[in-house]
Amino acid sequence: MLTIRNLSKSLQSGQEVLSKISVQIDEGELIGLVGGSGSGKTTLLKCIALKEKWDEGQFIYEDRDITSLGMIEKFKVKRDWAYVEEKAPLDLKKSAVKNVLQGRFYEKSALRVLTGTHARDEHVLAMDYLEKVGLLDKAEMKAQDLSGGERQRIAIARALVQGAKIVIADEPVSGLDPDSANSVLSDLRDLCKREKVTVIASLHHLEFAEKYASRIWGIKEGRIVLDIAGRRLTSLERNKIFD
Ligand SMILES: Nc1ncnc2c1ncn2[C@@H]1O[C@H](COP(=O)(O)OP(=O)(O)OP(=O)(O)O)[C@@H](O)[C@H]1O
Repeated sequence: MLTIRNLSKSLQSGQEVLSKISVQIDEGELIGLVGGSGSGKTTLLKCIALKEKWDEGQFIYEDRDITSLGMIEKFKVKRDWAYVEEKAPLDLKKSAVKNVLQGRFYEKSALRVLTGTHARDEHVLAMDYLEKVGLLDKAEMKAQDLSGGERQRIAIARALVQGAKIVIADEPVSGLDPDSANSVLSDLRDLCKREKVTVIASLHHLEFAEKYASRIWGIKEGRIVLDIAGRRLTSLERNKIFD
């Protein structure tokens, strides 16, 4: 569904952060991006999320080169993407369902945006997505009363409710205890399979990628040095990424 060819990016200082990255992203995948600190994970994710400019490279999405699209067309395409940053900001005083509804901002009429009201069907849809991330029973609880893992799920539901087909998540489980991290990733894996959404997530612990990802990308010094189906890596493969 998305092919990236020869993506390169350098900083103003001349330091190359991404170097000739070519990857293929298919429907329903959970891609675990792993690499050492400063290897380029966040920069790559931001470029894929179309949030950061790059110097060279081609993005082919559903047979169209999106780099050559006009502003309006690009805006439409961008709505298929959602970026969930590390510790995604939520309105802590609002309920889980109201936070999810914020993802529907572009879909609502101006009147409803101004009055802050949500149509009944929007509400049902948001509840539907909370159910998909296993939080239906906490829909009316304020975000401030939920755990880190539950808040991360809300951020994911908010991305999905926009109708995103590709969710790009930077360290979605960093700072979570192992149980919460396992349960967020296990839900994400099921979601990818069931809903055919693609998730690209950077993961600090290789073990999480090995356990949950359907594909693992290893990045080192701005280059993809490993791109394989998710499984336990051999020590040779690990060394390629971390040595
Ligand atoms: N805006 C910037 N200004 C200066 N250097 C930058 C900038 N953005 C990225 N870098 C540098 O680019 C390299 C890659 O950074 P990036 O944040 O993508 O790495 P990362 O793999 O996500 O690291 P970490 O796991 O530590 O968060 C690093 O050397 C970083 O210092």
